[in-house]
Amino acid sequence: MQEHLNDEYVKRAHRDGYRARAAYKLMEIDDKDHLIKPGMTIVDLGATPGSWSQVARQRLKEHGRIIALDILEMSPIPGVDFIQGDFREESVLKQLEEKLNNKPIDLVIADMAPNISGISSVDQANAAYLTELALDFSLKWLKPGGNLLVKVFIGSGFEEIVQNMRTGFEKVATRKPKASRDRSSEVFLLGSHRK
Ligand SMILES: C[S@@+](CC[C@H](N)C(=O)[O-])C[C@H]1O[C@@H](n2cnc3c(N)ncnc32)[C@H](O)[C@@H]1O
Repeated sequence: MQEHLNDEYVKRAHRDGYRARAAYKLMEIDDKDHLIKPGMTIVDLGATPGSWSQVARQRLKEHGRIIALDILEMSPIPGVDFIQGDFREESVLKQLEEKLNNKPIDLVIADMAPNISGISSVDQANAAYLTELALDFSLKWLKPGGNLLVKVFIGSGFEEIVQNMRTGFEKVATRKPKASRDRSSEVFLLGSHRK
């Protein structure tokens, strides 16, 4: 992830002890939507370097569980269970499901972004695939009433993802926090209240 050192949010992240500026995206969304509540079980997909897990851990206030997953290594965060693996692989999904021990989840937060090839149609398809996988996983494992916050890139396939989310959630809304730079085509979709 390229971060510009003179970026206001990068400076804040250094000052506040967060591993990435992405922390402020989750904080802004959570301040508005109150997704994270003590006692919850949360799955963080695409978690490295770990700022969303840091925020989730703080807001759970010692109560609750976080399972984080990423294809890249992540330095340990106390109270966060980490799986290193590719979420597209069946064996990795299985490891995650085993950790859940058949217990449903309250919240899935998914900030996955594939490596960029530079060929926009390929990048868009890869990103949309990760979003779909996060959605499938959430529909299988979220409790009724549970929520999914997932990163999506605006482009072909976006409307289809929104439609698919509508089948599983009472409400689907778009969130574009300030820390998500204007030039970025990323937005976050919030699926509230798993049906
Ligand atoms: C924008 S970063 C996430 C930042 C994180 N939310 C934070 O706050 O620190 C996107 C992450 O998605 C991960 N990722 C991309 N493809 C993945 C895959 N197939 N399986 C698991 N993680 C993946 C990348 O390795 C990267 O760490």
